[in-house]
Amino acid sequence: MKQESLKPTVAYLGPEASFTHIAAQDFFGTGALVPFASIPDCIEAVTEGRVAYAVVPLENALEGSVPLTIDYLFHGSDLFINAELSTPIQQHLMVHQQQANAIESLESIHSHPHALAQCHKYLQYHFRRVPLIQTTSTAAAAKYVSENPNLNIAAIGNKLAADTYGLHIAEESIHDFHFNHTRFVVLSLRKETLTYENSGIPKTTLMVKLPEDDQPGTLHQILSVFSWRKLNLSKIESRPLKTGLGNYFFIIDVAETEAHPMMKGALEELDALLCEVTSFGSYYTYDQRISADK
Ligand SMILES: O=C(O)C(=O)Cc1ccccc1
Repeated sequence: MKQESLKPTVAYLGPEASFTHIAAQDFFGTGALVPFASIPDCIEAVTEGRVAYAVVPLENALEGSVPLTIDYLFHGSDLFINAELSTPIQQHLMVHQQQANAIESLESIHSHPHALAQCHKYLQYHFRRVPLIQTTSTAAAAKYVSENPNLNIAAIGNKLAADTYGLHIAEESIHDFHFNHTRFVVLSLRKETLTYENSGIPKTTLMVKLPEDDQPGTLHQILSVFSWRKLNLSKIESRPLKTGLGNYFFIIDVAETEAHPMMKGALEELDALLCEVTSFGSYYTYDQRISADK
């Protein structure tokens, strides 16, 4: 555990044995981890001060951003990112022990939308006509399968979920691409940078809204604010502002801390360009090496 002495209360997207649970447990240890049924519930719990931190998935290497997290974090939350956890993901097909010999006649396959998407080719090839049912998490799907022994249904999730809910793994490693990592973020009401051994390169996440009077070259100007200062961008993503078709904001990750003089200069210049900039804080990426039995 990396923050063991603190024993903070930490909300995570549950139930028990979700990927978020594994990531949160690896980082915080077996402190006071509290499962919540959805990403908005986790974000609400930390915003209202019922827990010190929340851990939620932000982005997957295969599927891109998790829309619910983006929506609740970037549209009007008061939260900061304190750390990022990068976790390898392996997906397995699991069924109730009673249905272990009836896999050919599955009636539905349940999982989180990202997990279903990560296994799309496998599912298309092996279970083309089987309905795919979205759940709030992979662990919620596994739990549902365990509670319905008479239904010939499957869940997609991790090994810990199969163990926790007593399911039979019918097929291992069904994700379509080998490099399947997810970024989870640790959120709190405090602008705080959680550090740990080998913290690595810091990162700052900015939300940038362009000036309202649309001018040619604005995005180019914004990027040059970072480029001439040699501030490396590790991500830029445009997301709908939700104010009308064609209106976007940008999520920009910069490989530097907010306190760095060059970053201060960059933020001032963005201000002068009439951009609205919100910083979600500076943090480090914790690379998790979850063992294969999870
Ligand atoms: O559903 C889960 O178990 C989660 O924690 C969210 C998720 C879903 C798919 C890949 C990584 C994380």
